[in-house]
This record gives sequence, C-alpha cells and structure tokens, in this order.
Amino acid sequence: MVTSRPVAVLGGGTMGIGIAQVAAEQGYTVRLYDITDDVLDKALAGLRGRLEKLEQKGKRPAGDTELVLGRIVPTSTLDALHDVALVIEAVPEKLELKRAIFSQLEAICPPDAVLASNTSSIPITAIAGGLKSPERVVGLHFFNPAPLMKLVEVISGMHTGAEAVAFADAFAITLGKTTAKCIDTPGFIVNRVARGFYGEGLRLVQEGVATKEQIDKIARLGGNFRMGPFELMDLIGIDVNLSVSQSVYHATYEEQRYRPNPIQERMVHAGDFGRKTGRGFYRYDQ
Ligand SMILES: CCCCCCC[C@H](O)CC(=O)SCCNC(=O)CCNC(=O)[C@H](O)C(C)(C)COP(=O)([O-])OP(=O)([O-])OC[C@H]1O[C@@H](n2cnc3c(N)ncnc32)[C@H](O)[C@@H]1OP(=O)([O-])[O-]
Ligand SMILES: NC(=O)c1ccc[n+]([C@@H]2O[C@H](COP(=O)([O-])OP(=O)(O)OC[C@H]3O[C@@H](n4cnc5c(N)ncnc54)[C@H](O)[C@@H]3O)[C@@H](O)[C@H]2O)c1
Repeated sequence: MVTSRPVAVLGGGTMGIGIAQVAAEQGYTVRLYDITDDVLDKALAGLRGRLEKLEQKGKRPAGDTELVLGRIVPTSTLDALHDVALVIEAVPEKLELKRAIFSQLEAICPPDAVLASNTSSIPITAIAGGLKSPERVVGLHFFNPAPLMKLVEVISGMHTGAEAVAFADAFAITLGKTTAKCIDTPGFIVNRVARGFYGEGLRLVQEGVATKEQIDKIARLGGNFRMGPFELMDLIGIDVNLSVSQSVYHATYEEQRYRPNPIQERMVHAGDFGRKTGRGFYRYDQ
C-alpha cells in the first residue's frame, strides 16, 4: 500500500465500482461517492452479488466478500473526502461536470491529496484548467472490467507534477496493475489504437458488408479478441462510447476518420446503452 489514509472513488457506475473493488481488495479504505444513496446501494448490491458468486464457486476465500465490502464506505456528500490521500474520479464523460467536481475537490481534500481522473478521452489539462493546484491532477485510466484488466494508463497533463505521477503510478502497481505512462493526447494510447476497431465495425454494418454478429464472430475467431466491437461497445456503454468518440473527434479538429457514427447517437437517444440498460446491440437479462 502506498498510503494508510483512505482513497476516494467518485461515481459508482461501471468503472467506479470495479476500481473501488480492486482498491479494497488490496487493503485500502475506500470512500465511494455518488449522487444518491440509491445509486450507491445498487452499485454495492451488484458488487456483493459478484463477490458472493465467486466465493460460492471457491474462487475466493470464505469471508472475503464481507472483508472487501467492509472497506468500502459509501457516501453521497463530498465533504466526507476531507481526509483522503487520493481521489479517482469516474463520473460521466462530460468536461464541465468533471471540472466542477475537481474545483470542489480542491477545496475539500487535503492539500497533498492527488486528484486523478479515469477519463477515457478528456484532456487532463482541460480538467485541471482553472484549478489553483493543477500539479496534483493526473489521469489514471483503468480498463473495463477494472478488476480483470491488467493495464492502467497514467497520464500527465501540461501542469501535472512529477510527484502526482509517481504516486498514482505506485498506487496502480499496488493494485497489481501494469502501468503505461502517457502524455495528454486525444484518446491517450489505448483508445486511439482502438478507434478503428469500433469505427470500422460500425461502417461495415452501415455499408451492408456484414452483420454485427458476423463481425463480432470474425473478430473473436480471426483476431483472437475476447469480444468483437459490438459486444465490447455494449460492455463499455453506448453512451460512454459516444462521448469518447465526440471528444476525440473535437480534440483532433474534426478529423473525418474519428467522426462519431449516427448509429451510436440513435442508440443513445433510444436509451439503449448496452449491458447496463439491458439493451444495446444485443439484449441482456437484467
Ligand atoms: C470509440 C472508442 C471508445 C472507447 C470507449 C472507452 C473505453 C475505455 O476507455 C477503455 C476500455 O476499457 S476498452 C474495454 C477493454 N475491455 C475488454 O476488451 C474486455 C474484453 N472482454 C473480457 O475480458 C471478457 O469477455 C469479460 C471478462 C468481460 C467476460 O468474460 P467471459 O468469459 O465472456 O464471461 P464470464 O464467464 O461472465 O466472466 C469470466 C470471468 O470474468 C469475471 N467478470 C466478468 N465481469 C466482471 C466484472 N465486471 N467485474 C469483475 N469480474 C468480472 C467473472 O466473474 C468470471 O470470473 P471467473 O473467476 O472466471 O468465474
Ligand atoms: N465504461 C468503460 O468501459 C470505461 C472504461 C474506462 C474509462 N471509462 C471512463 O470512466 C468514467 C465513468 O464511466 P462509466 O462507464 O463508469 O460511467 P457510468 O455511466 O457507468 O457511471 C457513472 C456514475 O457516475 C455517477 N454520477 C453522475 N453524476 C455524478 C456526479 N455529479 N457526482 C458523482 N457521481 C456522478 C452516476 O450516478 C453513475 O453511477 C468516464 O469518464 C468514462 O469515460 C469508462
């Protein structure tokens, strides 16, 4: 462990609850913040279900579920973060929302706390812009599902200090992750490489070359990917994926190869966000 003080995770959605889990598993006390107690209850109930299933299968030691959950303290007030050493923000991919939250964090958290964002694509420099101490803002980009994916990108914004990068990097390593240091470029490294995976998949469907089922099967069997692009977009969240597409498109001065696909926008309008709403490119039991 890199600190005996609590760490905070902001947002108990797809990513936040997974990050809270891995931190708690390694012995950190986690303050999990979300906007309502109801959202927090649902997030923790989902985590309990996943941990209990693994405990029943004998994949985790008896009593482990209670141990891990006991280290996650839910809160719907930001003031509860007055004593943390590190914050990992995982709220929706909207710049204005993130900036408003970081400005509150700067006032509430101890002056030495490192403030990290799990953003997929928003420049760290833009999140830190306007803060009094941008040197403590860093990107800590986990992948989905956070408990299973081995990589974390550690991103330096224009004014990120070396101490914040070192602390965030060391923290991710204590979670058993491999880190990749990265500068503040649109989509960072992984999401930049992955652009074509989603974008070309969508275009192939639009052009009538193949169905989503065929493309997913081909990616799995021919490329040895765990999931094809449509299965993966459903896992990520169609809403998150659209926000990421828009942000990379704008950050590259609207380079056409990064243009979001209207299929994504239509699905967001319909509320078909993927696994988390039970319907995306495919259907899921809720
Ligand atoms: C346009 C660009 C836009 C980019 C968008 C941004 C995206 C973002 O920034 C980057 C990413 O993350 S990119 C995304 C990168 N991500 C990828 O590329 C993901 C690729 N996919 C995969 O790795 C696998 O298909 C899954 C793990 C998702 C499911 O595996 P499966 O075999 O099909 O199904 P299974 O049998 O159900 O589960 C197997 C085991 O996994 C366990 N488990 C499942 N969910 C879990 C959770 N939420 N938590 C914890 N654990 C979870 C489960 O308990 C089981 O454990 P056991 O011990 O074996 O009993
Ligand atoms: N989904 C992915 O595959 C993935 C992977 C890596 C990084 N990310 C990034 O992680 C962040 C979160 O994505 P997600 O998929 O977990 O989103 P999500 O929609 O699943 O969860 C977002 C959570 O934030 C909460 N929230 C909304 N407004 C809030 C506020 N003002 N304060 C605190 N919480 C608030 C919501 O209630 C929800 O629980 C985004 O920046 C996204 O780009 C996502």
